[in-house]
Amino acid sequence: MTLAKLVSEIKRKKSFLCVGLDVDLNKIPTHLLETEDPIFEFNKQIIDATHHVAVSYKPNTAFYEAYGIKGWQSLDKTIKYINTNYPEIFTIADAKRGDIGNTSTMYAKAFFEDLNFDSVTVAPYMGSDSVEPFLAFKDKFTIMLALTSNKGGLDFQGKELVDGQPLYKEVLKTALTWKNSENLLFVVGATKAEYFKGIREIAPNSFLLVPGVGAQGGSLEGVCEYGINKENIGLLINSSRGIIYASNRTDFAEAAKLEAEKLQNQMATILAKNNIS
Ligand SMILES: O=C(O)c1cc(=O)[nH]c(=O)n1[C@@H]1O[C@H](COP(=O)(O)O)[C@@H](O)[C@H]1O
Repeated sequence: MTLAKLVSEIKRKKSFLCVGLDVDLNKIPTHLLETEDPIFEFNKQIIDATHHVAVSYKPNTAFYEAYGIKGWQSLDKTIKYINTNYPEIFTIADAKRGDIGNTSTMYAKAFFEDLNFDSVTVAPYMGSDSVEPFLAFKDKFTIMLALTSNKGGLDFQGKELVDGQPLYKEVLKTALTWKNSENLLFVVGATKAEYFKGIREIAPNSFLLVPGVGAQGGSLEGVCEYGINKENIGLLINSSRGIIYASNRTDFAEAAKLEAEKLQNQMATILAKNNIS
């Protein structure tokens, strides 16, 4: 996958929606628990019902790792299902990895080569040599945490350095100087809409993965006010629980479809308002 392809899909579908596949067996409809692989069955139906309005899917690996080998197999089946049936979709392994260089290379192999995801989320705390091994993979993307959606996100990320600028701004500026930084995207939470203006001054053209609309209460319009880039759009807005748990009954896929379509409608309006076609 290339970012140019992603941009053309966004324009074709008039959508920059990323559906989060954070599957919790306690929340899915009970009739699925009778099937051989409830997690995969749930994902398959959600994907089939929403792919026409989504450009990306983001399984958070925690929700699969929690179920051991079976969970990992469900993740493997899910990514294969997307890659086989909907190859135009941009896939994100939300794993928040990052370690010393040789270890990061193995994490990158796991997600880019074995599972064949287009991208993986990483934490920047260990610095350049923990992220550059991910960036070295051609046509694969590394999505680094910059300013996260959670309340505690500001505990460290918002701390002012000696020159008075917050840590997350230093993280953005420095990361953009790293080797192969054209393969770098950033996470910025939708609950932090008021920060997008400053972030776009530092990273005007970077793609931003923006979780936090839906269950966490972030505002799509608020994010887009300064977050949208008129050339490449530059945004992937993620909603997980707000879409996949819209209903816990047999109509769950239809309910997810309606929620995803609602967000896509809002996105189409925003694209039109910005004269992006
Ligand atoms: O990296 C992420 O995706 C992420 C970063 C962040 O700052 N906040 C955040 O919520 N996320 C993830 O995005 C998803 C949000 O899920 P919902 O709140 O259910 O829409 C979860 O998988 C989170 O782990």
